[in-house]
Amino acid sequence: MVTSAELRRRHASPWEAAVGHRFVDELGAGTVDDAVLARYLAQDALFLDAFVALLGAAVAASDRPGPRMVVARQLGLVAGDEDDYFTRALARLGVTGPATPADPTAGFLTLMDDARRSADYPTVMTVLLVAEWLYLDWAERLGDAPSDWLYAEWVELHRGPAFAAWVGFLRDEVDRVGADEPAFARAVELELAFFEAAYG
Ligand SMILES: Cc1ncc(C[n+]2csc(CCO)c2C)c(N)n1
Repeated sequence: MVTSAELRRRHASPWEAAVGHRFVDELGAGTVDDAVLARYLAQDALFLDAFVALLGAAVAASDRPGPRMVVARQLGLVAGDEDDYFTRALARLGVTGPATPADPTAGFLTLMDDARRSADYPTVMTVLLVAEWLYLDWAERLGDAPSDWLYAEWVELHRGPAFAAWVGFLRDEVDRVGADEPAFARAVELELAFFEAAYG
């Protein structure tokens, strides 16, 4: 059975291109153009909705009570803190109303909706793993976050002991139940395209 570590090695090229993307460097420096950040967050708000639904699918599909409870707790966190950040950030950047999905967003929505409808726990967990682990990876590579809350909160949401433990749990689960490699590869490719699309 292929492990999470092996999957990351096999897909290292798009993975590294995503975590080393210009958008990440500019997040760390606090210098993302407002229009770029607004475009990114407006797309990410669409992403987040499908992601919450996918967490719900993981809750439903889990083969064990312990892991089901871990995912359910994370679902509550995402619906609380992260949703609040979006509301404030989009308001500050003057984004009103939902965006039209750009191509990478539409691709992600399809990948997540397909995984959710499959109700296949390994597939659902593989997609969640990429979305969370790749974000932990870029955030941990940055130094001190900028002082502006718009940047600081977004960076700190994606690192720290609690988020690292959540990613560790996802890795352990995927290593236990087996990964869906095509889903892993597609998700990494879409993460890279998602950053790229923010530049219009
Ligand atoms: C395109 C895209 N991919 C991954 C994430 C990361 N992410 C999605 S929901 C969530 C909350 C923690 O469980 C985190 C960290 C993102 N925001 N946007």
